[in-house]
Order: sequence, then C-alpha cells, then structure tokens
Amino acid sequence: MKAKNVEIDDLNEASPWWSRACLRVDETIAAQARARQAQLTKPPGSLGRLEDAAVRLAALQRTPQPSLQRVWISVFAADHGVAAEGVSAFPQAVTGEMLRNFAGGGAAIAVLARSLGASLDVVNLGTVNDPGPIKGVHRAIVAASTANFCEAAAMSAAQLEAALAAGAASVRAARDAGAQLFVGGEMGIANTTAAAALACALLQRAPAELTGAGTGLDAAGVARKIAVIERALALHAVAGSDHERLRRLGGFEIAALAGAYVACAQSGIPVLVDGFICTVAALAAQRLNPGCGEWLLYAHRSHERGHAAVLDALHAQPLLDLGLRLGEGSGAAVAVPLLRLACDLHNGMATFAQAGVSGATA
Ligand SMILES: O=C(O)c1ccc[n+]([C@@H]2O[C@H](COP(=O)([O-])O)[C@@H](O)[C@H]2O)c1
Ligand SMILES: Cc1cc2nc[nH]c2cc1C
Repeated sequence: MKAKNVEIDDLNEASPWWSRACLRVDETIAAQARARQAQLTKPPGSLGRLEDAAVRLAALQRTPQPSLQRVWISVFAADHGVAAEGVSAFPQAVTGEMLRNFAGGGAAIAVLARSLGASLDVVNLGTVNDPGPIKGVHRAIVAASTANFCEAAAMSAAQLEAALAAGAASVRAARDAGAQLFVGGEMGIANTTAAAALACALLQRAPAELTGAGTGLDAAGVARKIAVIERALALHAVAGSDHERLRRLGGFEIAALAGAYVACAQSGIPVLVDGFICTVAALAAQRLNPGCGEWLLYAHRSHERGHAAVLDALHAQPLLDLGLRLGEGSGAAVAVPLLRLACDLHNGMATFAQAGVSGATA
C-alpha cells in the first residue's frame, strides 16, 4: 500500500462536510460475531476484551472475518505559537527536524510502521523550522505555526477549515489504499499545552486537573504551563461553539486528527486512537459530529496527566497502559498486534462442535 496525495474536497456547501452523517455499525454482524465467540472452544468470555475487540471490528468492517492486514498510519506535524511561553522541555525546532526522521525511517513510528507492514503517511501542516520538500513527507502547509493563544485565537476560520480538510484528505488516501484500520499520530512541540487547554474548554475542567509534563517539564515548568493555560482560557472564555473552541485553542495537527476521525467514520474505516493529544482530538471530533464515536477504539492510557480524565469523559477503555508518552501514533501502533491476534482468534479457533469438545453444563 502506497501513500499518495489527494485533492481536498470543495467545501463550499451549505453544511460543512464534517457534519455529514457517519456510517452506522452493522448490528446484525455484531450479533453474529458475538454468537460465534460463544461457540469457540473456551469458556464464554474467557478471552475478555479481545472478544469485544474482535466483535467490534467485525461490526465496523461489516464482515464476519475481521482483519487488520492493511493498516494506515498518518502522522500530522505542526507548530504552536504558545511554544513562545516556554511550555515545553524541547525547542520548537524539533518539530521540523523530526519530519526528516519520520521520512528517513529512524523515528519510533517509522520503525513500528515497518515492523507492522503498515503504510506511513507523514503530513507537514506547518513548521517554523520548515525543512522544505522532503521525499516521503506530504506538504499541506496551513501556516508556519498557529498564533500564541495567550494573545489571539490559535487559528483563523480558514486555517481551521484547511487543517480539518487535510485530515480528511489523508483518510481518502487511506480508503483508496484499502485500509482496514486508521491510526492517527501527531508531532508538535507544545501540543500538550494546546491539547490540555482545549480539553479544559470542552470538558469545563480546571487546568491543574489536565496539565502534565509533556516532553518532560519539571514541577516549576508544569506550574508555568498551568498559568499559561489559565490565561488562555480567560482570554477565550467568550467562545460559543466547540468548533470555535477548537479554532481558538487547538492546533493544526489536532484539527487534522479531528477531521480524519470524522472522515473515517463517514467512510467506514475503524480508528485506533493514540495518546493524550489524539484523545483530545477525538473528543473534539465527537463534538463536531457525535456519530463518529462508534468508530473510535482507544489504544492506550498515556503517562501524561490528564489523559485518564479525558478517556473517562469519553467512557473509553484503552487496551494498554505502558507508561508511554511519545505520541507520533506510537502507542496505537504498539496495540495493533494485539488487535491482530484478537482477529486471528476470532477467525481461526474451532467451535465446540467442530472440535468435539463438550460445552458447559451450567
Ligand atoms: O501522546 C501522548 O500522550 C504524549 C504525551 C506527551 C508528549 N507527547 C509528544 O510530545 C510533544 C509535545 O510535548 P510538549 O511538552 O512539547 O507539549 C508532541 O510532539 C507529542 O507527540 C505525546
Ligand atoms: C525528540 C522528540 C520526538 C517526538 N516525537 C513526538 N514528540 C516528540 C518530541 C520530541 C522532543
């Protein structure tokens, strides 16, 4: 499967594309898959959440034999004006520098994609330290960076639209390649500040509850980051809709992820959500279009403070809890083998009748 560039849809329509209906889960196939799980040679329910995952994938893929051979990973990279407030342990230049590392195969997600045999689509939405055209990096530049949301809205309406559309464009490429699962990843110095601010605004939570160390701030750095988010929330308290909250407090990669998640739900591609930033993007996606929630599976609980609370707000039960806090889609990629095994068990195990094994007596 090869990543390829696609055109962005014409958006001049009465209702925005992201509010269009999402596909519905096939409940008949879900019931059939649940019934098959009950017939396999094991005490019913003994494979726990692997059973649930296989049933859910069968229903989403609309097939009795779910499969994850063709996995698509899109990593969206972008810079954040709020980095100027000193909210990250790393310099802003890293975002642009990592683009080369993604394309060159040395980044964690590049290693994981190779290992999984997955397609890796790297999208540059705008980096201050822009490396220019690089083979293997798709340029969908919105601007060099968002604005510092302590002083102004992070994005203009046109920038938000372009970022959402860039996510949808990656999903069209994934669909054209026959992807059976979409993994979104992100890279952006200071994006845990944007994600925490947006989550606070969407969930009406205090910054101290959802703000963590990101790439590795010390306690004083986290206190400064909380104060920055408090200032931003005070400035943008007038915002009305969740779309407007995303525009004022989000980032290009966060919006692209939200657009991608909605587009996956509209095109029938299941999603595996990565860590803190991706989960906040998933929350934003559900606020833009509540129907997309059914299509989102959650890979892991990140080490980042605030992730657990956002997952709880979404009633999401992630598969893994490994203390990961890298981003890039890495936690989701790590969970793919588990989901593949869930599918293999579902498709390959013998039933009690086939194996001549006695069923339960009680
Ligand atoms: O995925 C996560 O849960 C996660 C948690 C902490 C940090 N990150 C990554 O670290 C970067 C943001 O950290 P920071 O400290 O610059 O806000 C960004 O590139 C993310 O991919 C990612
Ligand atoms: C090196 C580095 C790699 C990353 N990947 C995702 N976020 C990151 C942040 C840093 C600092």
